[in-house]
Amino acid sequence: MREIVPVQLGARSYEVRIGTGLLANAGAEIAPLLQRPRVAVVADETVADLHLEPLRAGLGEIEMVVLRLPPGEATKSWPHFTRTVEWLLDQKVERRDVVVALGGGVIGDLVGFAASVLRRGVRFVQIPTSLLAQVDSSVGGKTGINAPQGKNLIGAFHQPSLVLADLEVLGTLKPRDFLTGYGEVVKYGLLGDAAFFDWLEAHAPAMAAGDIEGRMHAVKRSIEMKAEIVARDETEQGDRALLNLGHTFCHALEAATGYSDRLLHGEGVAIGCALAFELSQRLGLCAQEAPSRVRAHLRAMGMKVDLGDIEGDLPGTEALIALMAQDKKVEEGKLRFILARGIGQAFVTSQVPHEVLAGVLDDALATRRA
Ligand SMILES: NC(=O)c1ccc[n+]([C@@H]2O[C@H](COP(=O)([O-])OP(=O)(O)OC[C@H]3O[C@@H](n4cnc5c(N)ncnc54)[C@H](O)[C@@H]3O)[C@@H](O)[C@H]2O)c1
Ligand SMILES: O=C(O)C(=O)C[C@@H](O)[C@H](O)[C@H](O)COP(=O)(O)O
Ligand SMILES: [Zn+2]
Repeated sequence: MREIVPVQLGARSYEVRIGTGLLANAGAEIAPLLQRPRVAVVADETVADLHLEPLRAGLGEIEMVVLRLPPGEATKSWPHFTRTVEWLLDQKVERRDVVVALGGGVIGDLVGFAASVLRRGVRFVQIPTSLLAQVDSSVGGKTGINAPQGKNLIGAFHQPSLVLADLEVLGTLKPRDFLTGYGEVVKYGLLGDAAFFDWLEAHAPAMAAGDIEGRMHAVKRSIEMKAEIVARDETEQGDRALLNLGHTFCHALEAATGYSDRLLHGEGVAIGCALAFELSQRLGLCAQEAPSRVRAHLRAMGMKVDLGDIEGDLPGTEALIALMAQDKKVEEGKLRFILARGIGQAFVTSQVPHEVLAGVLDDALATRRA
């Protein structure tokens, strides 16, 4: 089982290979990129314990040196970035070598950023092992780390040379780590493909339960949509911001919860999408049916939907809006949001009156007391 989605970016074009047996065949997949038979692999400890030996076997004659990092969002930070870059230098990774990111979005973002600055830029291969990384973070070249001031505020655009999305590795994900990735899958239907959202309503439960054809369809359709948007607008001068649906809320909530496992990224995306649709409805952009349908589907999948689903304290409305002010979409001090005229009909706007935004957040925070 194999599908290939090309990401068309001129000299920086590459393939996203999706299927089974890709780890076992990693040597043949990666070899054409190599000048010498050696790769530096960075993985988190959980993923390394589960999937490093199969990768080593798959690489065959290609030598592999390995750095293991702690799992979790806190790893996307200066200390682990410094450690990664210095380890790559200690390993004498050369300009024409290839670095491999084996893991979820945390490892992919961190390692991609390290590759972007190492000797002013070396190539890297993404081997995404979480659903989130397969449907989103491994593709498109956004790399980076978090800052206390906000999410992903330090980074670079650096495209991978190849993405190998092996569907079999998803089998070892814990249910919560699978579902967080589903937040990004739903996002694609909501932002631009109503028929895909219909398909998800019907088929996502089976996909979550392990249906491999369903997983192939969800990963492929997500990547097709992302590849098409990224090819049009690689550095987010315009339409790429559509991929940020739900993220202005999500990133503020992730900062508010200290980039901890109180709220995983894809969980924040799901809550953020529900809030973006609520905001759209209150601005008269879409019918009530749209936010109701979004919430019902996320609930049916067992996802977090409300701020009441986040454990522990949260800041109030104005403090959350202040966190949003660090969002990278801000222009001339004004927040920009991705809103929707209906399911699959998202657009970017800065026309969001403060009092309407505050009203949505006040009511969302009230769900924590109900
Ligand atoms: N660059 C982008 O375009 C982009 C897009 C979306 C999200 N992101 C970033 O991605 C990150 C979230 O990614 P994530 O959800 O993959 O988080 P993650 O990398 O922390 O992985 C989630 C958890 O799953 C575990 N895991 C990963 N693969 C596994 C497997 N096959 N079997 C068992 N356990 C496995 C990890 O050890 C970790 O504990 C966030 O930092 C987010 O900002 C980036
Ligand atoms: O690739 C993109 O563009 C995205 O916005 C994808 C998002 O899912 C992802 O979380 C991304 O890292 C957010 O980007 P940011 O520029 O808002 O940090
Ligand atoms: Zn995201």
